[in-house]
Amino acid sequence: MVFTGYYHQPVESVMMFVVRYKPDEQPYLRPHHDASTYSIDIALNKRGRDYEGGGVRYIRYNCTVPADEVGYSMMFPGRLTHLHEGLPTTKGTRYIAVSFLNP
Ligand SMILES: O=C(O)CCC(=O)C(=O)O
Ligand SMILES: [Fe+2]
Repeated sequence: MVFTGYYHQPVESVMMFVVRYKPDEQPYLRPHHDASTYSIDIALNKRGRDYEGGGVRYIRYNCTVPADEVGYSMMFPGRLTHLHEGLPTTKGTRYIAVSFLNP
């Protein structure tokens, strides 16, 4: 049987949170899947001004998305296909807002 996904009416956002990356605290997130059908990550600050490094890498596709301007966002399938990691923030503090959606 093909996995048909999870359905909630109305759409459920199970988790909304902010991730703070700092070189000497939590510099990165190791490879993982999210507990979501779709995830939305929104950049809250700017590379070059507020931090260096960062970005998310989709491991299976060897694709890195910098999302390094305020408001730049990514929407991607959280389960199954898009194993991903948060690349190390090497200087300053990087903030992103994350939402896990289960439509
Ligand atoms: O650093 C990123 O942009 C990825 C964040 C992430 O994967 C998560 O919070 O689940
Ligand atoms: Fe994630």
